[in-house]
Amino acid sequence: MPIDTDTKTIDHIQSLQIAFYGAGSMAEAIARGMINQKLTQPGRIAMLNRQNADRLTELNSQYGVQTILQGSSNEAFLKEADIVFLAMKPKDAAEAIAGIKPFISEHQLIISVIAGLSIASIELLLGRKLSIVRTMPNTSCTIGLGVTGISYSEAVTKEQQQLAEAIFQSVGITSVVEESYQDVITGVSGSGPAYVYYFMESMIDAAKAMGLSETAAKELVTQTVLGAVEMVRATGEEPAELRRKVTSPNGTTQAALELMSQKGLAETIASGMKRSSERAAEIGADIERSLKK
Ligand SMILES: NC(=O)C1=CN([C@@H]2O[C@H](COP(=O)(O)OP(=O)(O)OC[C@H]3O[C@@H](n4cnc5c(N)ncnc54)[C@H](O)[C@@H]3O)[C@@H](O)[C@H]2O)C=CC1
Ligand SMILES: O=C(O)[C@@H]1CCC=N1
Repeated sequence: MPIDTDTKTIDHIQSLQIAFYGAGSMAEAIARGMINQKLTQPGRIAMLNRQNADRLTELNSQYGVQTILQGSSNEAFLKEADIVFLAMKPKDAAEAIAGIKPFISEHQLIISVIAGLSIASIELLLGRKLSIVRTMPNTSCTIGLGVTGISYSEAVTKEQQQLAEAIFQSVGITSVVEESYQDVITGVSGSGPAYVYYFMESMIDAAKAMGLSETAAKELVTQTVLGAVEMVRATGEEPAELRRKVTSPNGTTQAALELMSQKGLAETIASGMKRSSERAAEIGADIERSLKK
């Protein structure tokens, strides 16, 4: 839920060095959001990738952030950081996090965006209890409309909580939850944007199949989705009520919705969301198992 980010917290963030370990889409979304919202200066951000020098050049020229290609000694840049984002894929996480153990110290705030990976696993990999923030953001952070679930390890201080919440509130809304809910948040808002894009792709394809040009199909569908979402936000009415206002008795919408319902659209959406959440738990459990070997 929104907190009031006071000027003291913002001033504090602006004085901090921020390192992103893993410079992929999620790291870019958060860094770009923070820069756009003027929560930090690009020069305060360093992004490290395992490979792909071109990607780093692009990030440097687009945002002005420092970039580092992983090498034998350059993880030392982590030592300079006050906040370290862990932003690699879950399959790379165990090796990557174990590899940075020598560069991490108690004063640093570790923020993970890795799906499924528990605070306990991160502590195991780093060899001790540290200030760890487990989050589940989404890519809409890029434009300041993200949703981020946040959970804290016991060592995270009140001041560090304010920092973490201010960072993610600069790129959207936040919800602080017990860690056990992070997989649910993954199924709802972490993966959520992709469900909406899939729905839009399906509508665009169907519009084209019915004869509209690609451009017209995309324009009509995008504005329809945008308008519907904005109606929910601007009117404060329930989606079900707004749906009823579109649906004339025995009209076209009723015909469409009856068919969609018969075909199990609601159940399909619910099972997909549940599957995402289960998959997050599986990913976390796989990593935990590999750590016990
Ligand atoms: N993409 C999304 O919508 C969301 C992703 N996440 C989480 O964010 C994390 C990153 O996902 P994406 O940004 O989509 O992936 P991505 O594949 O775009 O980026 C991952 C980056 O990590 C780098 N990397 C891999 N191993 C490394 C290592 N050992 N050292 C340094 N860098 C390394 C890769 O080179 C790559 O640039 C994942 O764990 C995912 O679960 C969380 C919420 C939403
Ligand atoms: O697909 C994934 O695994 C990541 C986590 C949530 C969104 N993308």
